[in-house]
Amino acid sequence: MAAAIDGVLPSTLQELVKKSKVLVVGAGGIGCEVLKNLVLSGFTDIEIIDLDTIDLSNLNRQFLFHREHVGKSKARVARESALSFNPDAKITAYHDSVTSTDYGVNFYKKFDVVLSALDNRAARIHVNRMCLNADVPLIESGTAGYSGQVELIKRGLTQCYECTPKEKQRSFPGCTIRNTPSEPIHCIVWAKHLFNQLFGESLDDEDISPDAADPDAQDAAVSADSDGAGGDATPKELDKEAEEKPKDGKDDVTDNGNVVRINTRQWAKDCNYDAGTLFNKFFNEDINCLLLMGNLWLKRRAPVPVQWDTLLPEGKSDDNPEIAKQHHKVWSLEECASVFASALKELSASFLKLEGDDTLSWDKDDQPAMDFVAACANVRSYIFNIERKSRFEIKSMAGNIIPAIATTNAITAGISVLRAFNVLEAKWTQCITVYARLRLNPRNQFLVPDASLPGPNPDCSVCSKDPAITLKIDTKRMTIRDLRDEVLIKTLNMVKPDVEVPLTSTVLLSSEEGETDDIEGKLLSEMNIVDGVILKADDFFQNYELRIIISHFDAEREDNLFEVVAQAKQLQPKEEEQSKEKVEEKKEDSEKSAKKRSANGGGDAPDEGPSTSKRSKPADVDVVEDDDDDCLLIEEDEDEADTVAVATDKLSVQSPPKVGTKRKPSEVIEDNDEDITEIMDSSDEELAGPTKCKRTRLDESLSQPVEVINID
Ligand SMILES: Nc1ncnc2c1ncn2[C@@H]1O[C@H](COP(=O)(O)OP(=O)(O)OP(=O)(O)O)[C@@H](O)[C@H]1O
Ligand SMILES: [Zn+2]
Repeated sequence: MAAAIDGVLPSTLQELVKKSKVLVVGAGGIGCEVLKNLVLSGFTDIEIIDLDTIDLSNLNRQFLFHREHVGKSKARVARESALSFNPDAKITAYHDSVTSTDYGVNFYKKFDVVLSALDNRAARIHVNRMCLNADVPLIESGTAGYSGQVELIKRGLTQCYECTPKEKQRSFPGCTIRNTPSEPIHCIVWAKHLFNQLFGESLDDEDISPDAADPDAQDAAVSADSDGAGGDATPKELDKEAEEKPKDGKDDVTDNGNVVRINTRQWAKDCNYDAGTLFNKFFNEDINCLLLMGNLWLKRRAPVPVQWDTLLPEGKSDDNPEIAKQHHKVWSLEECASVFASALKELSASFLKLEGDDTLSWDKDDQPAMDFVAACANVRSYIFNIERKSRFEIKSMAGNIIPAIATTNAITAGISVLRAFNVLEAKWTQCITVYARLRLNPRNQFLVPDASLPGPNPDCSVCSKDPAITLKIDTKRMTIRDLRDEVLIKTLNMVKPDVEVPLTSTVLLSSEEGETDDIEGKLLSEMNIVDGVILKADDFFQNYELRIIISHFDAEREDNLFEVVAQAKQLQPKEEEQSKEKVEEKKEDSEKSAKKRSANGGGDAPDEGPSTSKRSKPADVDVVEDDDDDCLLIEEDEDEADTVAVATDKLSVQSPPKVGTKRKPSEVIEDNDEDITEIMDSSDEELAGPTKCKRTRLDESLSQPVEVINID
């Protein structure tokens, strides 16, 4: 209660602190620190919301949590721990997603300030919109390794979270994943897709079988026909090959040309998940099928199929879970086969226990799920002569882990609470964005403030007077349902959109259940939604109205079926708007430091820290975006040892709303009941509690996990 002691804070501020009501969103790395700081500063009326439970891996930096809390609600435990600093404080904890419709504008209006400590874009966008609506100042924070950022968002005064466009994420062509992988990450993505095909929510663009329609493969067929070279197959032959493999599963082509894979999962089930049969299918037969596409291998090294029996001949144990515990070892091919078998056994057993259409959800902390992906990725890497990785490395790539640094979280949370003081005192000009950096800049600053408060973007598709976007879309292949699910919900982060054509007063989508069911399967073009049509989308819950200008295009096979185009002015990178002061500062910076790119959306400007708002993309670096932690990940030059280099497989164009996967029923927490039951004890975080916890939690989740990985 240090700051609550008279004289520590100016008395007027102390009074304001005592009287104010604050909301903390997220009780993770930053959120725990924020809550602790708030209580120790004398705040006594606090609400905190987090949808997740405590994982063993959180304990090294989320100091309100201890070992005995693993599996319990983060919000609830954070509340209890913070109360020990000041038992008189009133802290309300919600174990729930902040995007739940239980937290409407009136919920936000209660607060003097909201402090957001989230880790994904979808939730940040939502909180941004709600705070704008409720006209409550929002202090938005984020960290990525050693970099941190705190910014104020206030309606009419500052930029909002969506004032600047988010750049697209790196994506890999589908045929690279399916036919011609050349990097470990390609094999890891393929292995995650395989997991989903067998046990998870399988998406159309997550096919793992050879892609006979690969343009390179088509060329192969042509050249084989013309020069008579052996070893190549025509597309017909490939089709026949596929037909002869009933176990491969059939692809159904839907009206809109999408391919829906329906049978791989059933086939695996029919085979009783026999490890040898599945292994040979994915790592032998499918590879032989790829080899038939001769031209693919003219300039590439051809893959080498592997055979189960040669790795694990009969009688040799195919179930050796000990190997899976060796996280830092690069497993041999035999060991991969063994891990594959034991993971398959566990996953299939869990899967078979599910009811109805329920599926498993891939989670890096779910031991068999992670083992499965690590083993499959490595077998595939072996086949394609790609460097194999340890389970530990694969986890980092597959789970998009940016090393979380406790100190950065603490510094960032400290700045957040200082900003809350500024907000309470209405000292707006002091609320400039601050970046925490790993190194001192030429001005010897470790915490680098922005030059000024950037005002709202008059063309922002959220906070401007008349928000509008142009939607490039293949109206002949996208249905009304796709418009709702893929565009409005997944990409534009609406919660319950209604859409109408103002000119004709046609209601295309209604958030009222059942009202537009009869037309949702129709193509946009069938409903006369063609080039030039303007739609009005409205999210009543977010109080968000958006004009959507339709711009039709005929999507090619490898194209996305739609693209949200921001207004021209919005696309201006932040550096171009920077103040003279910043530009001069950049000049001062030597060539050496110019190479050091922070994880900031400010791009290659080394004096800027990480961005949670992704202002712009550095032009000359390989930027990978992580939509979970919502930070730009920059693959640095190797000699830049002091900066964070992270590899990731987050390939999606659309941010997957993580929110759905871990949702819990809304609940104001006052008592102590446990929500996660099965926790095993182990000294190894990856072998114990989290696995069981996550599985339990995910199985119980109310909505489908959503992970949109765009690989085409
Ligand atoms: N929609 C949401 N509603 C409520 N809380 C959310 C929502 N989305 C994310 N969060 C929470 O925000 C917090 C972010 O904290 P942090 O970045 O430290 O993540 P973490 O999950 O604790 O750590 P890690 O991802 O490294 O395992 C998490 O506790 C997460 O559960
Ligand atoms: Zn805005």
